[in-house]
Amino acid sequence: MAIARLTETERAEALAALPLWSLRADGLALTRTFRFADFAEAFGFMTRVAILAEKADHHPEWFNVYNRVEITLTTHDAGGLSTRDVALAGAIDGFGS
Ligand SMILES: C[C@H](O)[C@H](O)[C@H]1CNC2=NC(N)=NC(=O)C2=N1
Repeated sequence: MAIARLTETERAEALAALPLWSLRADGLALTRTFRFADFAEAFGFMTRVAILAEKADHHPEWFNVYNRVEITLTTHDAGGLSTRDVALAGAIDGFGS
């Protein structure tokens, strides 16, 4: 399903509202790295995010090593950032540290 990419203004507003997230160098994704006490905590977080992502039908790209979870949010259907990434980033912030 097609969804619009954020305009430059919308992207700037989104970044201002999500201070813990960074814009990937190409401007097409949001990134944030989370660190937890151990793997169990990290995987518990990933499980919560996975359930949310399934409900939203919007899925993160992520990389986990032990207690670290690197998340990249982008919208494949838009070829870049959309409101779905902003919404998911905000929701994920509610789970992480
Ligand atoms: C068919 C299904 O709705 C789409 O493939 C969804 C699934 N999850 C998705 N996740 C992300 N990150 N981007 C998408 O464009 C996307 N599209």
